[in-house]
Amino acid sequence: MQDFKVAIANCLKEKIEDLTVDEILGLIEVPPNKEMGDYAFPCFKLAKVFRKAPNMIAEDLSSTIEASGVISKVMPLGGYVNFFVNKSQLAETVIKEVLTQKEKYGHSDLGQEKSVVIDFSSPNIAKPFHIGHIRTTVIGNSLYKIYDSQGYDVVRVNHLGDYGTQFGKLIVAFKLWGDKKTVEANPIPELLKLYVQFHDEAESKPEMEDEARAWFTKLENDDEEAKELWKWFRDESLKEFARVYDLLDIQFDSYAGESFYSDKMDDVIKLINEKGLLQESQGTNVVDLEEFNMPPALITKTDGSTLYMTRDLAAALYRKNNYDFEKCIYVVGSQQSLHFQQLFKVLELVGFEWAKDLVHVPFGMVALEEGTMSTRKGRVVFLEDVLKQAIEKTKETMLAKNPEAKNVDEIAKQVGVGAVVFQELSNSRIKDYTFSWERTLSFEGETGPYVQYTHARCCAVLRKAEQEVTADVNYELLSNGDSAEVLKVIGSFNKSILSSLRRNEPHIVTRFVLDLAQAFNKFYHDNPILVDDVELRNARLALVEATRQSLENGLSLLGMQAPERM
Ligand SMILES: NC(=[NH2+])NCCC[C@H](N)C(=O)O
Repeated sequence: MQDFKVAIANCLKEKIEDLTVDEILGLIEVPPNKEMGDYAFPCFKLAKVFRKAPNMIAEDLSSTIEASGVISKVMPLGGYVNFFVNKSQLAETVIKEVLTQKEKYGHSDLGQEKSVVIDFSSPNIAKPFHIGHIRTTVIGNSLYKIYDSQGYDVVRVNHLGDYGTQFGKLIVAFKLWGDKKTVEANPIPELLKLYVQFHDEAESKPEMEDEARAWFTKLENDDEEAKELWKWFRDESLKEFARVYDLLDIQFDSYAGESFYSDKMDDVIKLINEKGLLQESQGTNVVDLEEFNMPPALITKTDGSTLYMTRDLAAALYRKNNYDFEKCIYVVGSQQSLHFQQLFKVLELVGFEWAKDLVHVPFGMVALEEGTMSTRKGRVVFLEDVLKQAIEKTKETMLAKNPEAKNVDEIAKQVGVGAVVFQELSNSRIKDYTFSWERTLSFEGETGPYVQYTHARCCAVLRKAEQEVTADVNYELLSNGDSAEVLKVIGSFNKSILSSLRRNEPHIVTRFVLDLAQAFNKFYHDNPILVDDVELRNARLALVEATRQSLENGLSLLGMQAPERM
């Protein structure tokens, strides 16, 4: 409770000219036991200046400092001035704020009139949407909610991998071995099969690679047949992605993927060229970055075809021109760190002052227990399967506990999906981790279901109370240890959101909801709420409602639901 200490130091400063507020702050101590107050100021160092004995100084100071505001009592004690802080005032400030601001509690208008672009999820068309994509998807969505809560105008971009030579390969394979009906019945796995078959065959028939390149060039040149096939692959893949986004309740403002920039790359290439940055090297045009200890950035091949980098250059420029962002965030795995360093450097060299506002938010890899994932070898865990199994398993657990439980499907979805989301957001994002079914679906310990359950517990108490909850209560009754702990956490909500925003680390908000759930459960365990004493009951119910609201708001920032019953 740093603020209390500052308030006390300011009070003392009015009476002691010879010390600065910081010096006073440095002297303030916490007394060894509660009866002696919350803070104590030693007067020994002042004896010389005041030409008085320390206990006399303490008595003089105590008699002139008024107990008001956050200070509830001032008392001299053997050379110290002892202070008691007003916990009921803390309770009143926090609860009134939560109960009036409701779902806006914790929010601010810090980012008003500023825009932020978040590029996240961005899977590749015709490839599995697998467990490796969960991190970017869930972290990106939570960052969106966090920035949005602080008043930023956020543009959520799904930079789909829907362009490039692999589509030439897919067209060749489809024309050779594909069948429309089979693909439609099971799009991504079937397209993947074709892609894998292409690679197997091309090993002995390298001319297939040329053919694929030719088809991609046709696509870049707007050939009807190529475009039609490509569009169909894209539409079918998007249908599959949409199912996952629905389960996660995630939306995007733009699906401008790589193909969107197919006619927008010339401008940026021209700018690079005008700056004299473009060099020819082994069949490609590159920007040399040796000076910055990076390999050259590949801009185009000599046949004119473009690359992932080219499309990212065009995308950055497009976003700056259209959204005038204060920050453009790329939530992409740390394997692509070099790509982003190169991208940002090239834009800086072209002379874009805003290159410094591009931020790569990396995260570690997801490995499988049976080894690394390999799309070609079929070692993939589909994201949709993970979410569905999480829901199924939650449903079983719920029905085992209460066979008559109502609304099971809806709640199992909120809790099952929430469990997966929460686990993704509970560690610092940069750590690699091994995906394990067991851990993801375990509802023990510091998990999403635990927090959601605490929220549902608050709801149950409020339901049972059958009365209106107001902030017009006797706050003296909320000044004991357990309630003060809960209130201290609730009061720190905005600080947690801001620090997760500054570091682009949603796990700080995850920590907040866990701390609050733990503090509340301790309070709940030791303090009966629905007591006969009306005053006490009203005060405790206000605390329950403030907790419930804060948990709901915190979960929402993580992209999770807060069911009322579990
Ligand atoms: N602007 C970007 N490069 N965003 C990230 C794209 C991620 C890419 N499609 C992949 O799956 O690896």
